[in-house]
Amino acid sequence: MKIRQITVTPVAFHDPALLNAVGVHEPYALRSIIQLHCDDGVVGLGESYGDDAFLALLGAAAEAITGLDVFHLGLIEQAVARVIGGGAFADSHGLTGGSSSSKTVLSVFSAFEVACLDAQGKSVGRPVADLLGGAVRDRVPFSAYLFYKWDGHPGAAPEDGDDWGAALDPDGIVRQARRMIDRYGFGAVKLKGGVFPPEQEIEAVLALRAAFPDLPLRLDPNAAWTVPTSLKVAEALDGVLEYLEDPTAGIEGMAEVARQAPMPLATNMCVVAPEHLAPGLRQRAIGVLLSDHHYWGGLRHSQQVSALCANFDVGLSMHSNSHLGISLAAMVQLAAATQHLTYACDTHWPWKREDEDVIVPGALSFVDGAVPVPQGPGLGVELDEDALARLHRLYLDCGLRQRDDTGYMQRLHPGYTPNTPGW
Ligand SMILES: O=C([O-])C(=O)C[C@H](O)[C@@H](O)C(=O)[O-]
Ligand SMILES: [Mg+2]
Repeated sequence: MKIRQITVTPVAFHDPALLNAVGVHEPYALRSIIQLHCDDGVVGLGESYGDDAFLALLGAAAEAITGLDVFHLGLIEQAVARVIGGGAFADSHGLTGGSSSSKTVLSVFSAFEVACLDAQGKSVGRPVADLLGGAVRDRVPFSAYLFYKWDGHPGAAPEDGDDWGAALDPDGIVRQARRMIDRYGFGAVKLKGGVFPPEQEIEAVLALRAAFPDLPLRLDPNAAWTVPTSLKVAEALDGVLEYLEDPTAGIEGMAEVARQAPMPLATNMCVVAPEHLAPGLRQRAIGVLLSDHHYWGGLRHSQQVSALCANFDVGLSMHSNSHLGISLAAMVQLAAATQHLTYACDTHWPWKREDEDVIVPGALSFVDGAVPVPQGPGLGVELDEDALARLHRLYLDCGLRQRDDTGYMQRLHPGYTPNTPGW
């Protein structure tokens, strides 16, 4: 079952003014949609980053793997490594840690691995979870992903806005949480921090605790704090957080915090590539790994990382970036087939317009905070060609070619500097 042709289509979709430690989300998020055409007519789907430097790497890799068999994932990975190896794709925001050549190869390979698995599943008539050992759960729990946010993007037309309103203080955050939980039924809550001084973010978490006494809570300042500040926050939120995510930068700093913090530390910043696993585990820097198949090398490598975490008594959850339905389907298939998944996964899904996606609606839904695992073949989702064309048009028209939260914030507020580390 040979790969006859690969199409990589950049797309854009509306993104609210969500604040983080390095700036603010731009009005559009960028993604790439992969269509992998096989010689028997099956088309496998993948989704990944849409920054122009990444699109160039996807293009080079697509050429290198055309003609290979979709079942030969090892050979496909080797071909990607040959053509990409040595270079590091640097995303400008740094919110998923540093870049390395191994992380770059695994990120590029991931986009095609998912598309190959989708094609394999479609060709044998089985869901991707079955190709990964079979589902061990039929629904995948996610957490409410709260952001401090502005009411809207300055100067945006009303039709480009969102109806979430501003959230810039504890009341706004609790309001946002209530609405998100009412709509999706989430049973865990994450607040993206690193935006305001830690005392204000502690206050917001305590307000969430008062409003939702039974829900597990997390705070993620994306390494905006020094080690002493991290320890102060950890102490203030003792008994309140199920985990504290990336309070400070680097394996050494995280290990220092982890030695004294009363709750486990989680990361999607200091252990983000294979070469970080040994030092991260040896130094006991983390209690929870937030894996992400988009940069851990796809679904199979992510399962291997999960098994490693299980052996080292490290919990596992899933990290997300702004994404569309193909990525959500891949996350769900992977999570369904991952035995060691110890926390509800992250997703940016609620921040996307419900009617803005590249997949045919209906295959993915949230029921009581979890996504029932689609039962159809492959990823269980179908591409909507008209919607793909629409979001590609939006990409062409929006003018953005690389995610740049800091640059956008600086254009709006000259003199702004990222909060990493801020406090
Ligand atoms: O958990 C995280 O660190 C993230 O999800 C990184 C993201 O890029 C998030 O900070 C965002 O969307 O602004
Ligand atoms: Mg994080």
